[in-house]
Amino acid sequence: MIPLLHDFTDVPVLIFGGGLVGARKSRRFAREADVTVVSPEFVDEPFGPHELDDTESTAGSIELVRAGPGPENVEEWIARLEPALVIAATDDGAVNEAVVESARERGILVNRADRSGDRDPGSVVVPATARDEQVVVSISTGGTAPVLSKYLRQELEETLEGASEMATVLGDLRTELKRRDVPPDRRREIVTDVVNSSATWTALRSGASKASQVIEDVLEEERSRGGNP
Ligand SMILES: C[C@@]1(CC(=O)O)c2cc3[nH]c(cc4nc(cc5[nH]c(cc(n2)[C@H]1CCC(=O)O)[C@@](C)(CC(=O)O)[C@@H]5CCC(=O)O)C(CC(=O)O)=C4CCC(=O)O)c(CCC(=O)O)c3CC(=O)O
Ligand SMILES: NC(=O)C1=CN([C@@H]2O[C@H](COP(=O)(O)OP(=O)(O)OC[C@H]3O[C@@H](n4cnc5c(N)ncnc54)[C@H](O)[C@@H]3O)[C@@H](O)[C@H]2O)C=CC1
Repeated sequence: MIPLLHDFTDVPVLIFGGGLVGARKSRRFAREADVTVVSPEFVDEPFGPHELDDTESTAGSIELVRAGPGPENVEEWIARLEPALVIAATDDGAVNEAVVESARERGILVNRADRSGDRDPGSVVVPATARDEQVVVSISTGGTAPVLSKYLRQELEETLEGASEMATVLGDLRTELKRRDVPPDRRREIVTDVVNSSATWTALRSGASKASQVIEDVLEEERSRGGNP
């Protein structure tokens, strides 16, 4: 399987199943998408953004629809909502199977939560995601051990701290160096030194330096060693 990043802004996503898994995936996709969850019952777990996890902010929406379609009725829901992605997260294998078949016939992305192996070609897996704003790492174990994906996600969240600020520094610095016609090889050396500098990471993580300050310092150093900036 090959990871891709997909922009779900304002895109409909349909989830069958209002258990813990349906709730988790609805929070995940409501970050961007307009999520509809169809289920005869919903667990108490919050379906909105998790109050303890501010990385799961909701720009999209979640609508809960109380219904329990049988395998033969699943297709009507998919046809009516025309989602970009369907998630089969019920505890009924026949319903999940019908969701997969119907989505496949219509060429819609489909994620089946109750299977790790035996996937249909074209199906998608939801990876664990560690994120610091625009910087994203996704983790999958090929379905063998989701709990390991979760563990690694938690480990990586520490590593990623400050990565968004560092990305801003490096992106803006590259723009400034280009504007000053610094040759590509030298540009690469400069940004490589910055990203490898533990002092810069520490300064950004602690808030001791702002991105603009770091950029100014680098340009100043380059000026003093006789470069163009
Ligand atoms: C194939 C996949 C399909 C898919 O959903 O896309 C799938 C399938 C299954 N998961 C099961 C169980 C658990 N899943 C989790 C957690 C997560 N599962 C997620 C993804 C995936 N799970 C996909 C593969 C990802 C990969 O390749 O690694 C994560 C990463 C993303 C998310 O779902 O949001 C999220 C962590 C998010 C985070 O915290 O970052 C926990 C841990 C917990 O709950 O604390 C448990 C209990 C421990 C255990 O049982 O191992 C079962 C058995 C059910 C049963 O036996 O009843 C199946 C079905 C089967 O294996 O047959
Ligand atoms: N992918 C993952 O991360 C995980 C997957 N699973 C698997 O995913 C499935 C769901 O897990 P949980 O949410 O923990 O189970 P759960 O039993 O808490 O929830 C199942 C939900 O499906 C609903 N449902 C039943 N029939 C339905 C129908 N015809 N249409 C719509 N909704 C219907 C139920 O009302 C319930 O809300 C399980 O079968 C389990 O094997 C379980 C844990 C993690």
